[in-house]
Amino acid sequence: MRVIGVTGGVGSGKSFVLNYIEEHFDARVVKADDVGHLLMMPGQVCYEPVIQLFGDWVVNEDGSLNRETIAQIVFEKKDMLEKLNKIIHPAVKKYIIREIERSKKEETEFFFIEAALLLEDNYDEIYDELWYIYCEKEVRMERLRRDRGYSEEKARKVMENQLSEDEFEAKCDFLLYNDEDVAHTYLQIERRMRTYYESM
Ligand SMILES: CC(C)(COP(=O)(O)OP(=O)(O)OC[C@H]1O[C@@H](n2cnc3c(N)ncnc32)[C@H](O)[C@@H]1O)[C@@H](O)C(=O)NCCC(=O)NCCS
Ligand SMILES: Nc1ncnc2c1ncn2[C@@H]1O[C@H](COP(=O)(O)OP(=O)(O)OP(=O)(O)O)[C@@H](O)[C@H]1O
Repeated sequence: MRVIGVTGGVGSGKSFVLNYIEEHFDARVVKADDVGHLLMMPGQVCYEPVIQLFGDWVVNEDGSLNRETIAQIVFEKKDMLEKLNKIIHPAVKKYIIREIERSKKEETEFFFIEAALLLEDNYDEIYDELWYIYCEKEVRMERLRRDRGYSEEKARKVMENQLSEDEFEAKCDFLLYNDEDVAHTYLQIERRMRTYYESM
């Protein structure tokens, strides 16, 4: 099984690329953001530690954590983001390693891990190669506004806490340009995937 990391800044199109891959190839896709959300749910391993970090006021009436409130705090205060990362990241990595083992047993051909923070968290121990989804900042801002209702300020705050384009590019094995139309993106995916099948 080939394990591929997919990274890139907020709104660069990682999920968009992986949705296509999931539909068209024998691939298991795990998104670190989704795993993080799952592990913060009531009864899950990160739930209580997060409440201890921020206090009861980040708990919604139904017992879930208010991620919007948490986002407002951590993307303003770096030390709080670091503390939150220390709770979430090891648990997410452990979960992903378990999922990789499971997919190996099921003889899945490809395992994709999506995260904005693969480089910071030493995921290179886990993946065989890294894709970087590139999309220029202005296009990302516009897509995030259009599709997620992010204000320019919110998008900028998240970007400030992520690696620069140069840092991403320096570490990746494959760079996919996602700032044009969808056909252009799909073509690059198809071409890359074909190289794997040809070398099998
Ligand atoms: C701050 C939280 C609660 C906000 O949740 P929310 O659902 O509003 O946003 P979401 O998770 O979809 O993230 C929004 C964007 O911020 C990026 N982002 C999330 N966490 C971080 C971080 N620690 N550093 C930099 N960028 C981040 C995401 O990749 C995404 O592009 C959540 O992102 C979180 O718990 N983050 C800290 C843990 C973490 O790093 N999770 C991501 C993978 S392990
Ligand atoms: N080539 C494209 N053309 C048009 N819209 C696109 C394209 N690629 C992505 N989008 C849209 O841009 C938005 C951001 O993309 P996506 O959610 O895939 O980014 P992401 O990198 O996964 O973000 P995050 O870091 O927050 O997880 C989505 O609404 C998506 O549908």
